[in-house]
Amino acid sequence: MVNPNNVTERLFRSPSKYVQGPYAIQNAAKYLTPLGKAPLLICDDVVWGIAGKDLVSALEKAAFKVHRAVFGGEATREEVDRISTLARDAASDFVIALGGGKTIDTAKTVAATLGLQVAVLPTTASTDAPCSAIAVLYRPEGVYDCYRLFDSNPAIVLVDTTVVARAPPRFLAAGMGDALATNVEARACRTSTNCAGGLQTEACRAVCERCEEVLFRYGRQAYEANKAGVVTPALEAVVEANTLLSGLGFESGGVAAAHAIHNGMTAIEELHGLLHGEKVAFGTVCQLVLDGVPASELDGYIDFLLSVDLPVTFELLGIPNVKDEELRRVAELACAEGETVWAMDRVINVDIVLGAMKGADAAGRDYMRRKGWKRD
Ligand SMILES: NC(=O)c1ccc[n+]([C@@H]2O[C@H](COP(=O)([O-])OP(=O)(O)OC[C@H]3O[C@@H](n4cnc5c(N)ncnc54)[C@H](O)[C@@H]3O)[C@@H](O)[C@H]2O)c1
Ligand SMILES: [Zn+2]
Repeated sequence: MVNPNNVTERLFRSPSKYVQGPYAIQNAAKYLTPLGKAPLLICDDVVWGIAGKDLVSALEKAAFKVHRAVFGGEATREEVDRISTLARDAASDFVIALGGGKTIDTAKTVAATLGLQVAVLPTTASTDAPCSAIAVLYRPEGVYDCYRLFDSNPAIVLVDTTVVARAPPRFLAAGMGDALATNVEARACRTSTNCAGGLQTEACRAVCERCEEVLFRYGRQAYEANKAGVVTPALEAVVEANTLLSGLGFESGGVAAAHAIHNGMTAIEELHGLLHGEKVAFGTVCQLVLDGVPASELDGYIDFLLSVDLPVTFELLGIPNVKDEELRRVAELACAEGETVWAMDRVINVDIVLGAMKGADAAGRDYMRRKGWKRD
């Protein structure tokens, strides 16, 4: 529904503090001190080796007593229950998320379950999950389950760009896919309520536009810096776009068809290996087709996505022979009751969404043919 309750208030929300810079983890104690002294640190084994040990030693030097919970890999209700019990047993006084979007969403839900504050320390710029008061939960088999909306945003988001610059570039690209959706979806939500249940502010519109501008201006350059494992001004700008600008922008701007189609795509098993932002990238092209943007504008988005190796066709998604029945299933899920596709201020039904997906693939193939793009 576009605005079922006739909401008239503008609403903008954000974390209390955002910190970003090279080696920021080394200064974490300074920023986390107001939250407590006995945090539960949630991170998986990969991230533990990359940043967990350094974070714990920085915190222990400042007399924090850190208890670690090993994240199992999927943000599920079961994982939230399991880790909440660990936090209770350890008498943790706040929660730290260290890792990607799934760790972050699990930590936010654990913190909300226990009534604790959460500090989010993303180790990739792969999504805009860090800043929002939202978690996306999945079923153990990886299919989308539900959104959870919380009363508070994370107390602090702290991004160590040295860690992000050394992460696989695919993650930064995926984050750009997620961030590119922000302005496109916010534009479609001008008359609908945002994720916080209010109307868009001017501040939010400015943030969304700036997010897109930074991506077009520095995206490719940042991707190359990430391949070289170095922090540059372009990389800093894109990390901020993916994390802060996109996070503020989607939450207070609203999400629409791109994310609804992403959610539907989680039902295709062959797509389980793709990152959130990679599926959202394709969902964004679908939404632009639904929006009916002029060909020159569509070309600009497709060109950008291809420049950072994001998928714009079924073939690039890894499903060259996808069947109509499977696409219809995606469209049906995207059009489920309560889905964000209903934020679109236009006629929507399963056939229209199915058509937009096939139209996006056709536009992507056409662009690649015209420009002589070849897959590496
Ligand atoms: N809550 C929100 O507002 C919101 C917004 C966008 C996306 N999301 C959610 O985020 C999730 C996707 O997050 P994701 O794409 O980060 O995937 P992910 O959380 O599954 O992380 C992917 C992998 O990255 C690894 N990793 C993390 N940091 C690394 C590093 N520095 N170097 C090497 N490997 C590293 C992790 O070990 C993990 O295996 C989805 O569940 C999506 O729904 C939530
Ligand atoms: Zn997203």
